[in-house]
Amino acid sequence: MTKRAVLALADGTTFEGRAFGASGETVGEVVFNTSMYGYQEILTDPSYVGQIVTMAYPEMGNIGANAADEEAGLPHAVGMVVRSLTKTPSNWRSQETLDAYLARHGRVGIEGVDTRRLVRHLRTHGAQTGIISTENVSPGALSERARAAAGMEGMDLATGVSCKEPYVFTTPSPDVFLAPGDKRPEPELKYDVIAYDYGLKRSMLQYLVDVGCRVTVVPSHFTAEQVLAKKPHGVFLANGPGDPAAVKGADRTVAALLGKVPVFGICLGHQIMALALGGRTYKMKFGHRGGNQPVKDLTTGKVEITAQNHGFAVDDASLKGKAVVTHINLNDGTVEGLAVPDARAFSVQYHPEASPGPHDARYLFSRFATLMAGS
Ligand SMILES: NC(=O)CC[C@H](N)C(=O)O
Repeated sequence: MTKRAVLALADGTTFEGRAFGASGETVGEVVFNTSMYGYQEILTDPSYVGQIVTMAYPEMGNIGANAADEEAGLPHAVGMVVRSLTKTPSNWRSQETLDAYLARHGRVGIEGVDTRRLVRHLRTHGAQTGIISTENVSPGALSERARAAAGMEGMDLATGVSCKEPYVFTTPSPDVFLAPGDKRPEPELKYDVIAYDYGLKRSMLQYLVDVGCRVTVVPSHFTAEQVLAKKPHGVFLANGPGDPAAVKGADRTVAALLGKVPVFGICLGHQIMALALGGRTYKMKFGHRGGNQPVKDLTTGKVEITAQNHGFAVDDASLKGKAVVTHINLNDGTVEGLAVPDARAFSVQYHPEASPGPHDARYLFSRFATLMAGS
């Protein structure tokens, strides 16, 4: 017998539904993602720490869950909201249902929710804290608890999700795009790259290896001196959760690296690079999360359809005289990329590794390799 569940937002808005995944309660910032597929890559992206993710596309669970599609070892999103959950997946790669996968990891889900009403509410009033509860608690009391919970601003969530010790990564991306039996030649690993783990996604590391990087992943607190002592060809600043301005010491560390070694940043890494340059970041109303955001490359005029997952952005006015804005979002004009040519540094707000989403921007990994080759 399926249990009743309630989603209560801090502003008092509540949604009834049915429980799936683990029983219990979870609290986090309620955000929405408009991707039609890739819910396992989304749930396991460490950028979702502290967030309850609503899937705008109604049907979820169709392809079940499997270990190969994970971006990290577990779902980092603290909860999931869906319209209609499939309990009988139809996919030869499925190892378990989405329901069982979330239950195994202690993540609370609610289905049967009017996600269209919820997404429109978040777009109109902004992302906000919410609670999913499968316990018999009144919606009013739950909203009260959501109101009392801390918001995302000022939260350093990257330090907590970063690796504890450095490790080396040399696994290329899977041969999923090749015909059965075809094998790509192993990439020659020519570049030693230090990757800061602020909550990185596994596929980013794989795409760095694909372009010839031998990656040493380091914790977020690794100092600039420790990095430079390893004499890397380049430094990679990964994605991650929380408020970029709150990641302890990250901006000062990156400021000490800029100009000394080529640097490539993605999402949180992009925001930290902007802060290191003296720029400013701000909290967006509801952010960009999905796989169809149009981004214009101001250098070439080309438009890329991009995968995105962020709730903060870089204030373009704060970059004047410090960096060149290289990409903008065609939906709302926000900054999607910057460069400091003299420092051999560039970054993007969106996710060129996709996972999930379109691969229009995968060339940026090769651009980083070319930058290191020229150093
Ligand atoms: N995917 C990310 O790196 C997210 C960056 C940051 N936590 C934001 O929400 O804007």
